Amino acid sequence: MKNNIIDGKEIAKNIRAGLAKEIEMIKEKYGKVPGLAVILVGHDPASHTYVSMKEKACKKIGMYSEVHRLSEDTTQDQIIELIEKLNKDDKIDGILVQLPLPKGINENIVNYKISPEKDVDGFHAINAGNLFLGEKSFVPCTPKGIIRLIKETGIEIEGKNAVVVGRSNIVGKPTAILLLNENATVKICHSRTRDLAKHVKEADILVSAVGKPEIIKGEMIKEGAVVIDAGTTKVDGKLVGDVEFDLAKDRASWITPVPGGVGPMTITMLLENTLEAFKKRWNLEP
Ligand SMILES: Nc1nc(=O)c2c([nH]1)NC[C@@H]1CN(c3ccc(C(=O)N[C@@H](CCC(=O)O)C(=O)O)cc3)C=[N+]21
Repeated sequence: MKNNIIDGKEIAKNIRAGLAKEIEMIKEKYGKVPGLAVILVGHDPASHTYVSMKEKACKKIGMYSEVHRLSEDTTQDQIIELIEKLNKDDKIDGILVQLPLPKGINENIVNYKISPEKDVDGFHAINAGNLFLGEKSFVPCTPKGIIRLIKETGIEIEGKNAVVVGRSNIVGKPTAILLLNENATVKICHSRTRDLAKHVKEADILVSAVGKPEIIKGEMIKEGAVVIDAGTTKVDGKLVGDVEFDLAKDRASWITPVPGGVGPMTITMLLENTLEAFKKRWNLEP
């Protein structure tokens, strides 16, 4: 059996070990550490799980973190008030508002209140715009992790046919831009795409970020393709991806599992972005 699985968990672990080392050195030298503030509104159980994972990950690498758990009936103005306080808080380098927010709250309006220098999710229009322009910006965590995983395989992105399935603002769209910035030939497929199979079959690099189990059939995978599965759907309490894994694995040169692929990289890139924000704020070397 060929071992062509991209072990996101292991890769993430190694990156986090490096971050921990760097934070320890910074602490020794400057007597301070990077800090992340997470705002969690409401009682969505998945969100609570993810936020706890982020909290634990911060602690493990020696990063300061605080979580603001707010009730479901919190108003948009109250969230904005908290953001404005955190913008001015010297302990805080990164601010993240966990999505989804309860109904009636406009996610963009809230995210635009985060100071772009502390926007470690990369959701602010300034950062999204800079990414679009190919300028330096905070890159959204999942797309950044996806590019890292592709690079880990050692295959070159330049000139390849990359197909991204899904066009969300947090995964599909920014991933497509990043692949374009890496000089891939990029195609974006979505719910209105006709003949998805035809497009997917062309992909040397396939990224799926839809959230529909097995929307990508094994037979659609081009022989030798790199397959990145960013889909996560809970089915009977189990996390499953977008790709028909067992069949796809035989055709792919490299493939990510779900769980243990893209997911662990998302949190790792959040930690990395927070460290980056800290270094920028205090003018330390990159
Ligand atoms: N402002 C904001 N930023 C986010 O980055 C953000 C968000 N809101 N809302 C929700 C999504 C989802 N997300 C994940 C993080 C880690 C895993 C992860 O580590 N998954 C593990 C398994 C986790 C499990 O077992 O449930 C894995 O795939 O191996 C998955 C998904 C971040 N998100």
